[in-house]
Amino acid sequence: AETVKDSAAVAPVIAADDSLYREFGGHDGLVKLVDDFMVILLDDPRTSVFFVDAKQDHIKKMLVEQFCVVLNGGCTYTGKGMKESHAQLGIDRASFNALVEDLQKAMDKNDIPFHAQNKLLAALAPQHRDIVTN
Ligand code: HEM
Repeated sequence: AETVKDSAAVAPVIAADDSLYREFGGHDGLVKLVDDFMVILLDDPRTSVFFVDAKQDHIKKMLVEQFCVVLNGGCTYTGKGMKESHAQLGIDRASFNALVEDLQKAMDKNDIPFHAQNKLLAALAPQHRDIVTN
């Protein structure tokens, strides 16, 4: 059955083919990236408070799906919309920017080419409208 999601369920697909997805190392690359991302988020005092008691494994799985969709890797996103999943968290712009910085660190650590990093960041940046509520 089809599930109705809010408009920002997932960022738009930004690639015409799976070449960007491959630059991220495909599925295994995204799993590794998101594992490192969560470690960095938990180590960052600006973001750890949000994630320490959250369902980290679930969030990581949803991030892999979402990034895969954005990178045209041929996945389906099965998670909640961005508005719904962040509505109760009271996220401000500084916390949002901190998370983006941490994603950049994780991508650097995984040797993702700079142009590919920028493509993913550009697709995710507009989501602040649904995520920042404070
Ligand atoms: C572009 C930026 C972001 C993206 C793409 C993103 C993506 C996601 C996804 C896919 C989920 C899982 C939804 C589900 O449960 O189905 C999620 C949940 C969550 N996100 Fe984000 N997020 C972003 C920004 C942030 C920021 C800035 C914070 C806090 C600093 C944050 C904290 C959380 C937390 C705590 C959850 C779990 C909520 C719960 O317990 O249900 N997110 N996010």
